[in-house]
Amino acid sequence: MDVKRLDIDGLVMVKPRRFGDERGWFVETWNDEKHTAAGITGPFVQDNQSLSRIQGTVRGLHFQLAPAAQGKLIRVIRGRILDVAVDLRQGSPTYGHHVAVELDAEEGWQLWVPVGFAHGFCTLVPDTEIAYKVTALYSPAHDRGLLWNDPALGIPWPEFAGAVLSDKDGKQPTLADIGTPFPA
Ligand SMILES: Cc1cn([C@H]2C[C@H](O)[C@@H](COP(=O)(O)OP(=O)(O)O[C@H]3O[C@H](C)C(=O)[C@H](O)[C@H]3O)O2)c(=O)[nH]c1=O
Repeated sequence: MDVKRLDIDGLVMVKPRRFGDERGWFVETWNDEKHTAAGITGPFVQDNQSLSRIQGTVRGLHFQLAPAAQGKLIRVIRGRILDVAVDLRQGSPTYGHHVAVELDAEEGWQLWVPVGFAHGFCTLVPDTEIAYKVTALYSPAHDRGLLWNDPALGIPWPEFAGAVLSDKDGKQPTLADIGTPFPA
């Protein structure tokens, strides 16, 4: 398994080995021993999948507050995304900083986003599907967001980002509004 530690502490990309043959390929998308060794801490209690039909669909930036805060392991099963995580941890030297990485179905890289981050993505091609594991169940009462295009975040979205956006995501609060939802 290839592992890449990103510039913000706790964020990790992993690429499980693909076994190709004349039929196609096989990959272990989750292996408790290998993923844990890479610093990905479950246990995972829910699997999610979403399809976004239009290039430039933005979903996010979302997080859940404690005690329903979620770690997320994201992978693309069709298409390509710019995947973004914003550090919201109180006292973190990288508070308000982000990583933005491209994930696609062909390459097979996965992004681990631990508790303490807002997460979202923009689809880079039509009909993009993602699958992701989370470490806490969905809790609408704890569901919160951060405005995807808050200038204070400086996220390098593609020019077509926001072609499709939920009403909820179009009116999320800014970083200045939300402060530090994850106390040290
Ligand atoms: C997240 C979630 C949603 N839902 C229901 C609630 C709504 O009726 C519907 C769509 O929810 P939402 O618009 O929040 O879906 P996304 O915009 O894809 O949200 C996700 O987008 C970004 C990328 C994230 O990181 C989060 O995992 C998640 O918030 O699914 C559920 O029933 N369970 C769930 O876990």
